[in-house]
Amino acid sequence: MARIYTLSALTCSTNLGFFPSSHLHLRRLLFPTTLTLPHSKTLSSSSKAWIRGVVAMDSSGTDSAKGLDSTTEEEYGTQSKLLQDFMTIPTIDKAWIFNSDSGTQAMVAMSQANLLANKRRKFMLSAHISKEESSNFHWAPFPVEMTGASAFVPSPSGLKLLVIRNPENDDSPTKFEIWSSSQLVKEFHIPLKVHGSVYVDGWFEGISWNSDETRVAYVAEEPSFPKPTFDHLGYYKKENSLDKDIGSWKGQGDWEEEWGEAYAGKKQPSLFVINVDSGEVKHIKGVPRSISVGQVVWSPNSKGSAQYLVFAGWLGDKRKLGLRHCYNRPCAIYAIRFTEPKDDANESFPIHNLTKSISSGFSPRFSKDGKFLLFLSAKAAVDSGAHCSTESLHKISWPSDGKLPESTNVVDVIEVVNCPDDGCFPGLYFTGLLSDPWLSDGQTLMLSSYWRSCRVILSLNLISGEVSRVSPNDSDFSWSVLALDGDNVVAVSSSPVSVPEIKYGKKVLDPSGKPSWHWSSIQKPIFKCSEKVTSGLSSLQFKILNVPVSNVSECLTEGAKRPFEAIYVSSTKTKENGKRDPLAVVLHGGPHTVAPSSFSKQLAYLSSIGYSLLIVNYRGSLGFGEDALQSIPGKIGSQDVNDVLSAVDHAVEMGLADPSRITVLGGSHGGFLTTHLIGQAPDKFVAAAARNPVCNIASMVGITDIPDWCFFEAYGEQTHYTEAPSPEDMSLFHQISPISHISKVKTPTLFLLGTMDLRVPISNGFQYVRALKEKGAEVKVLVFPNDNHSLDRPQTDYESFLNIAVWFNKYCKL
Ligand SMILES: CC(=O)N[C@@H](C)C(=O)N[C@@H](C)C(=O)N[C@@H](C)C(=O)O
Repeated sequence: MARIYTLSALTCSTNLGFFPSSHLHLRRLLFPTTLTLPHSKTLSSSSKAWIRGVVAMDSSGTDSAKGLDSTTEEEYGTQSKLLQDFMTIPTIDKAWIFNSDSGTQAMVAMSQANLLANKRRKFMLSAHISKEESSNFHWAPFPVEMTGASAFVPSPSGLKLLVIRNPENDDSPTKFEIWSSSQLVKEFHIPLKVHGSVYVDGWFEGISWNSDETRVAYVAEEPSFPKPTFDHLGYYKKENSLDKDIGSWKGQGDWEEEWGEAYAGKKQPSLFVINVDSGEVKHIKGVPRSISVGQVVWSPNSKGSAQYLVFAGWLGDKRKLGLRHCYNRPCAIYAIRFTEPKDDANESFPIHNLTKSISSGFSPRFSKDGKFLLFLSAKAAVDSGAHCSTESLHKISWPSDGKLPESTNVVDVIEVVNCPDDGCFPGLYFTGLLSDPWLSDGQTLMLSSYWRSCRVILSLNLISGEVSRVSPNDSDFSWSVLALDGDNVVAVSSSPVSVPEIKYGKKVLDPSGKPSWHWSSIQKPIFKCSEKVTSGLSSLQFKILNVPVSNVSECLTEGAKRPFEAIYVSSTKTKENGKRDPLAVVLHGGPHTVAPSSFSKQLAYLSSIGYSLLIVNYRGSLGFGEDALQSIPGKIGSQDVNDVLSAVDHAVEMGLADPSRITVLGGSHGGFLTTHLIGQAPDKFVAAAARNPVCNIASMVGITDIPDWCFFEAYGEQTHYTEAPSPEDMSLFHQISPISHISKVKTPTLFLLGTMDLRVPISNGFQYVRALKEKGAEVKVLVFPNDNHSLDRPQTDYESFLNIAVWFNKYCKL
């Protein structure tokens, strides 16, 4: 019913955002005359209503609807309905466990795309966990919608809940609400002159209750410098002198550096503490403006010793190079003393850099006994220049008297792994640490990390440094820890063909006292997918392929000679005459990220409509050891391209793909590979789709937020980086870019470009598109005016994958 309501809403208005009237190109695309689908499907009445709704919206003379045969119309309707079903599958974001005398409660934060509003709908589900059978979750009958809330942070005792609501526009205050178990207790509005939005995600996120639950430390945007005010008579320096009656106006003032892609408007993350009783906000003085602050926690509060706020800090005094996906930015763990305002109203304390001896420190966590401060480091990334690489884990002793020494001794707990032995721990990657990650022994912590193509849960002993796999060893699914229930683990697990599911891991000891975790599904699935999604997914399977490296050269490091992986997703149904489904090769970006074996609704949709997938984790991906990762800088456009071609050939040789129906899809560096592949292997791919692709590094270098990436990946080391590239640099950048192979391209290619992209600015894709058009190649372009690099806003995501499916179908002659 809800969906029928949505569709009739579309029929009534052309201005609801789902298919804005300016997107006539999409409506044209909705009805391609050549479209057929792999599996014939019956059209539901709601799909028919949907089509009527879209056709009725076309006020331009219905050119797109004319000439549309009814079969295509029906097939298209079925497809878009199925995509909508996939796109609205919820994701499990966070969970908390609360223990009290009356039992154990779980709260699970989830979100779901709201296509009409073009936002994510957030909601909370709660459950009682049965003491008798801990995997037995008794869920509340309905979730509670939390839209508008930017962050929820329960206090350590579970007696208070802080809800933060960031302003929707620039003029409104940030709202802090303190809830008890039954009601709103306090509400504070923090005006813009105190601070702007609170950082609730990304590098700078950090909201932390103190131990007696009277204060919360957090990171928020410091008010920007006042803008000059002008009127027809002259220039007013005075703040707040804007007076509309006499026709005055605000100037732009001096430009200030921002933190790049996904951090538009983010200039000065600063440290604040709010008193949750009075609402008084203290801006922590003493942190120089050259340091951008994030991830704050309180030091242990032992009687008589000084209390500190401990945080990660990034230097942003010169150029603020982009931070998203960039672990290579030097950062350190700092401490600053905190005192009650009544004691030292205006006192400003010095800050202490606790990690001077190492180039990177972030995610600070105190051990349960308060004796150690643990932190993650991306020193391998900072020292090499790779934007992401193998992480390491370190600790320093925390003084019981609160007197911080001049210099600290940083002790390695988990080092970078260069060349993991078969089946052995490959190092830490993109480590997810809970705010309280400790088991009851106080020395074992639980974390999530990549292990080849899987995300896994690991336990790590702080004293012995021993690392063990907690999620099942024999599972190719991806697992992440959500919360701890004492020594038991609440986790989420999924695969390319199974939607995320909550799992409960119970700790058991073997006769020698060695722990392991017995996993069970919670009794009832947390959400129910539509029948079409369920039946589509049930006819799919996946496996992880080992792909041998072709042309192993002696100058490669040991780890770079080892096989890499590709995730292969296919139908379980065998076809007549041994026919194969068309194959979509999927390429992640970075290049130092990874495509894990977890559920992706976009990819699951493509496999459900009849595509096998080959998701290639070429060398350079996270999760395979530092040797393999570092083998690609200096060889982008060749080694990575060859790895993808090896994976495709391997799949064809294994009889997994029909070589005459292969398509390729990728974003960012994955788009770099996509456009390289159609130039370097012009006969291999029948269609391609590139999302914000890097097409010409020579034109990207001057305008991207990460010019250092261009130098590092081109030269293979970071000393070449300059803001003033030489003609030799530009020549190399051009030579290693897809644009240098443009004359050979004949694959029809779809481009999806975001106007607000600061990482790979839209001009990069456009230049390549125009060059393709100039030589008469078949090209289609969709531009999303309000999207940045990730193209992930709900309508953009939907429109992108609808078009990708239609584009691929057209050339795969399904
Ligand atoms: C370091 C970096 O950002 N490199 C880019 C060229 C790149 O490939 N980035 C991807 C990791 C990326 O940003 N992908 C998009 C789709 C995303 O939002 O993750």
